Amino acid sequence: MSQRIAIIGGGKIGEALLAGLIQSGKQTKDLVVAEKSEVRSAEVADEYGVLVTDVVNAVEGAQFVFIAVKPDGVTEVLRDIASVDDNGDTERVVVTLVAGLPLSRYETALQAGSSIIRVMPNTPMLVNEAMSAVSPGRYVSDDQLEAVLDLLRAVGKVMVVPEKLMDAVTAVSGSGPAYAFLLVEAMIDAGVGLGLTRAQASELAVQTIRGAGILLSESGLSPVDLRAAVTSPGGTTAEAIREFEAAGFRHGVYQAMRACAAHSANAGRRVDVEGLGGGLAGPGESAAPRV
Ligand SMILES: NC(=O)C1=CN([C@@H]2O[C@H](COP(=O)(O)OP(=O)(O)OC[C@H]3O[C@@H](n4cnc5c(N)ncnc54)[C@H](O)[C@@H]3O)[C@@H](O)[C@H]2O)C=CC1
Ligand SMILES: O=C(O)[C@@H]1CCC=N1
Repeated sequence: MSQRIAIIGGGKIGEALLAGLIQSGKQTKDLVVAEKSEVRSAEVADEYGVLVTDVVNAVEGAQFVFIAVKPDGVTEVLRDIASVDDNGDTERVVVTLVAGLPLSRYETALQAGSSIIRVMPNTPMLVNEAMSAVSPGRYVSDDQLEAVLDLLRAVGKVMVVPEKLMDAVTAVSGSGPAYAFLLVEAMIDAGVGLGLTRAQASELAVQTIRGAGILLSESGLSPVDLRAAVTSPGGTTAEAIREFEAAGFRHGVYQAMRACAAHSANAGRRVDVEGLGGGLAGPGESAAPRV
C-alpha cells in the first residue's frame, strides 16, 4: 500500500505538518504538497525539497490526504479530490485540519463511503510539540484511524474526541498558542516599560514561559499548585495577580474562548452565507462521530 502523504495547502499549518513529518523521519519522496500560490510553492519546494504541485497531481496515488486550506477554499479542493479516482488500489483517507467545517460536509462532497478524519492541530507541530484532537468519520476503519494517529503522534500528542467537542477544542488548543504568544508579547512590552531593553525582556519572558510550560507538563502538579508555589505570602506575585484579577483576566479569557468556539461553530454557515460553499452544505450538518 502506498505511503504517499499529500498536504493540500502549504501555508502555516500545512508547513508545520510537513516540517514535523520530515523531522520525524518521513522521506521527502513520500511527501507531496499542493499549493496554489506560485511564490509560496517555490518557498516550500526550496525549504523542504518536496514536490509541490496541484491538488489532482498531489492526490493521485496518495494514501493520506491532509487538507490545510482556509474554510472558504475547501469546496474547490473537495471537487478536485473527488475527481481523482482511486481505482480501489489505495484506501485513501482524507484528513481535514480545517477549523469549523463538520465531517458531514466532506462526506456529502466526496464519494459515498469515503474515509474522512477531522483533526484540530496547532502550530507547535513545527517543533513536534503539537496537540491534535481527532474525530474519525463513520467510514474510517480502525487501521486507518491508527495509521493517522501514528502520523500525528510523530509530530506531537493526540487525543480522540467526539466531533461535538471540536469547537471547544479549537478554543483551547487550536487557537491556544496565540494566547500564549499574546501574553509573552504583553510581558515584553511591560518589561520594556519597566526599563529593560527589548532583547533582555524577550529573553526573560520567553524562557519563563518555556520553563513554566515544561513544569506544567512534567511536574505532575496542577496550575493552581504551581501558581501558589510562586506566590509568596505578602510578596510580589500576589500584587501582580491582584491586578490581573481586577482587570478581569479570567473573565476575559472565558469570553475570548467563547467567541473562538462560536466562530468555529458558525464556520459552515459563514461559508454558505458568503456564497463560498458552492452547494456543499451537508444534509442537516449533523456530525457523524465514530466515538
Ligand atoms: N494556523 C493555525 O494555527 C491553524 C490552522 N488550522 C486550519 O488550517 C487551515 C489552514 O490555515 P493556515 O495554514 O493558517 O492558512 P494559510 O492561509 O497560511 O494557508 C493556506 C494555504 O492554502 C493554499 N491554498 C488555498 N487554496 C488552495 C488550493 N485549492 N490548492 C492548493 N493550495 C491552496 C493557500 O495558497 C495558502 O498557502 C485553516 O482551515 C485553519 O482553520 C487549524 C489549526 C491551527
Ligand atoms: O484562527 C484560525 O481560524 C485557525 C484555527 C485554529 C487556529 N488557527
